Amino acid sequence: MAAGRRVPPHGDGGAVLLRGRFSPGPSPGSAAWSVALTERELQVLRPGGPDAALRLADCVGSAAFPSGPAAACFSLVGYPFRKARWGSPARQRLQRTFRVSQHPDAEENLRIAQAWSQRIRELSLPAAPTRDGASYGVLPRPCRALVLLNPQSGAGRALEDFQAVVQPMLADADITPTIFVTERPHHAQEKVQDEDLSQWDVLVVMSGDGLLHEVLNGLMERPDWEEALQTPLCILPGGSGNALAASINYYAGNDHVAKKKLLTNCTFILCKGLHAPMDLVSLSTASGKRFFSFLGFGWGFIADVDIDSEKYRRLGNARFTLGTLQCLVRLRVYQGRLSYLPAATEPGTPRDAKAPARQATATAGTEAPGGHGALPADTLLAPLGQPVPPHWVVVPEEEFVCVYAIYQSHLGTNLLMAPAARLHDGCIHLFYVGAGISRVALLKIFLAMGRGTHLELNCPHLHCVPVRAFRLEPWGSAGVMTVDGEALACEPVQGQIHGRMCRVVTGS
Ligand SMILES: Nc1ncnc2c1ncn2[C@@H]1O[C@H](COP(=O)(O)OP(=O)(O)OP(=O)(O)O)[C@@H](O)[C@H]1O
Repeated sequence: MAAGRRVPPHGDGGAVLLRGRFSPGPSPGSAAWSVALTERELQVLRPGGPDAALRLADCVGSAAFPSGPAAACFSLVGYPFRKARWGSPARQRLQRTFRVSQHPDAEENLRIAQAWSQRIRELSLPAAPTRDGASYGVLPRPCRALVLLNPQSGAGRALEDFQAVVQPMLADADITPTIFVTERPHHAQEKVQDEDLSQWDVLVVMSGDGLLHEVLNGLMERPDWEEALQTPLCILPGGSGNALAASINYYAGNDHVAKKKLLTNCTFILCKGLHAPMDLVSLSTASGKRFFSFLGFGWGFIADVDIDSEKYRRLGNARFTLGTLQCLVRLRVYQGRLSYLPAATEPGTPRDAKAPARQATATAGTEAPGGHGALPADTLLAPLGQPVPPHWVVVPEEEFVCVYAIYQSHLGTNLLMAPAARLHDGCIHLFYVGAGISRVALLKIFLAMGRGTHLELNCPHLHCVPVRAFRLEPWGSAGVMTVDGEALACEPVQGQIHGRMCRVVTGS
């Protein structure tokens, strides 16, 4: 097993569960090797060669099949990390097949091969973390995936990348994709509004964050939204920002990577199939719109970079570097009032409240798109026409360079904005930068954000507060706001967290 690691003298793979002597490869003739399946590894002792092992945590599939008139085989496929020529290690495919021929009886050999294969599959299942009391699940096998793919996202390579990178890995993991290529904006949203979701075990979005925003809000427009949100969602990075994909890669403990390596890591996470709850934020505007958001809300500098750099989409993630430099040159100040409910001081509600309260009658500013009743009520918010509740904090500054409320760790592939954020931490991480910051100081913040060390700069203009709800009232309507990277007209907005509202495929 060339890409497996050397087994240490006493092994660290746990107790040995199965042992056997099998020849390598599907063809007869080779000498038999001693093979052991432990709780965490498949270990191979090669005659005259070094020992090798494949971690079952890297394994995505295993199969058994007859071979010739009397023998049988079992095989397994893994994607262990290998040193790359440049940068961080990359996951690479490794398939190994073993031939079972010790019995004269073909059926007995097949039975042994099937037993090994089944045990490998069982032991390869991802372990659900128990630390936070959240309900984890694992996708079934075989698994039916509806893949919503935007061919125009990012540099316009999503379909080719899906076929070249994703599809072969899904085949190894017994996941069958059905591809739905979007033809226009809102196509995916319309698709999931009417879809019979019982046909699918997972909804995969191969695009940027914008398409997932559409899918989420399409699901929320269904009368059965609550049940619909139990279908796990999965993001595969095909866009230019790919903030949720970068966050999930980070939560899994992987090195920071981009492009094909990030796509491979995210596809591997899908192949393993662990899914967990994710918080959503309900955003309401003064004009009566309501959105559900998984990533972030922005106003000022970051929102401007996001929207102004749309024209450079073909550059991929580099569009944000160019956009940042352009917006720095014509740095603007935005006036308004920012208020929030700190995460630590909210009375009476647990931080990770699970079931959102229902709201039968929509009130101004919280009405659901399409007018369905019983969407989750925003119990922490006062109507936008009224003052914020007295226990909220009103920020004394009224001039800002930027306000950004983020609920995942990454703002983009290369921007680790909220290193402490997790999928269901029950928190909005509210950042704001007051007016008066110099261009150099702002540039330093963005450079440090690449490593997530911007708060260590102790810049007096940069503030970060964990909150459960916020309100932003701009003094004018000039400029844009963004929700999950998509543009919104500038108007008063407020939002609150709804803990663990949907499910997402994750590595940890
Ligand atoms: N076939 C299509 N042609 C044009 N636009 C599309 C098409 N399909 C979807 N869209 C729209 O494109 C918008 C942007 O897509 P998305 O966010 O997924 O990619 P991106 O902007 O390149 O990535 P990121 O958000 O990571 O920067 C979405 O709001 C979606 O409505």
